[in-house]
Amino acid sequence: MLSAPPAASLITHLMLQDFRTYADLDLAVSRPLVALVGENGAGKTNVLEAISLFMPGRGLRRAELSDMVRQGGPGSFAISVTLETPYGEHRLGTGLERPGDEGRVSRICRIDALPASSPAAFAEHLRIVWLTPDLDALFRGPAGDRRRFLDRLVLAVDAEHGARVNALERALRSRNRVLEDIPDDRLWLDALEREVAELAIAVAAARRETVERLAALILATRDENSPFPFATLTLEGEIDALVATLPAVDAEDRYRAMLREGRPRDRAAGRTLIGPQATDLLVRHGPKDIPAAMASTGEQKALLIGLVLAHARLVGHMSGIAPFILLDEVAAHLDPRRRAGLFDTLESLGGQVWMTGADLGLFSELEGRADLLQVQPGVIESIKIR
Ligand SMILES: Nc1ncnc2c1ncn2[C@@H]1O[C@H](COP(=O)(O)OP(=O)(O)OP(=O)(O)O)[C@@H](O)[C@H]1O
Repeated sequence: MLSAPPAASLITHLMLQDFRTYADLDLAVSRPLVALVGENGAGKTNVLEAISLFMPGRGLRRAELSDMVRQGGPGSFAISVTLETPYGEHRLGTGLERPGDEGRVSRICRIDALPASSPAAFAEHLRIVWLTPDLDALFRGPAGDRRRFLDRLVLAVDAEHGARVNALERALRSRNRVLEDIPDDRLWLDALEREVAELAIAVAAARRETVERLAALILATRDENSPFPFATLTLEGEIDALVATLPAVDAEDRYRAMLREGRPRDRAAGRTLIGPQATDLLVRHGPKDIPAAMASTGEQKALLIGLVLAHARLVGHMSGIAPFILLDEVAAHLDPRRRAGLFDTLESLGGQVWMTGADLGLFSELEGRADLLQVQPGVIESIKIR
């Protein structure tokens, strides 16, 4: 890990054109804490979603880009941010181009006016982590939700991880199709399984590395008095056991053999039963030493916040860039002591934080410490507290 404090950058300008509720927004901010306040449906989460598109993937709602185009607008959208970094100012842009004659739409990425190949290129300038209300059920919900959460944790430190996960999903789909349609084509299955195994071990190894580093950081920084209890993390799955006990090349061979042996069973199941697609991230409430799912609702929320804050710290250490933190409706669920603890911790992390809440009272103690902004459909203005 790097020992120097991570570099902090600020978004100083956010411009939205025809993005969801915003026809034309030009927002200037200047502080590391930004609080967006407004009624339900005002457009607060839309702002966080726009910023989240500077990460690979579909943003914090996992929506289709075409759904983000403002209804009644021209059929395209553009988001641009001006970033102030210790190394100078940069302008990043992304958006969706209007469909061409053949109806195809394409995502645009630009860095300082030059085209970038994909959103992964933004990782050179910024990292983003987020916490949204739909993660409230993370610990008691299906393992697939935790895997997706885990992959986002990895993606924030390793911008190529998303591409590997997508390639693995495609390869698994091909294998499942061949198993169903032409199960006797051994040569084809051998070739597909070689590809699956290579990608699967890479995905499992990247997850393991991130989880180990995160667990070590949590252990090193844990504070019994923190309002956010520490989590203990383990990966559970056959592929994770392989990666934990064998060198990568041997794990790949072993997994390929498992795939070969498992063909009849996988064919009957209609899917590949062993692999990173079956991993679970087991989380325990550290101080109580119980599974996170058995903690109270409030304890689970505090645990999740602690986990996201630790992850933000890890991203800063590993990338050298303090990440932007997007917190949707987080403050509302905390008692005043935890809320004050959250704001203090956020300030200490060094990255810019964008928060939302329906009630200005949630952020009143941040007067003079944060940019407090009032959101109404399509418009954002500074709030002056008298
Ligand atoms: N493509 C779009 N074009 C125009 N408006 C949209 C589009 N997509 C969503 N909206 C509108 O955006 C609003 C939701 O905005 P957002 O989720 O940001 O609200 P919010 O302020 O976070 O609300 P809450 O406090 O309820 O979470 C809804 O009124 C929805 O109809």
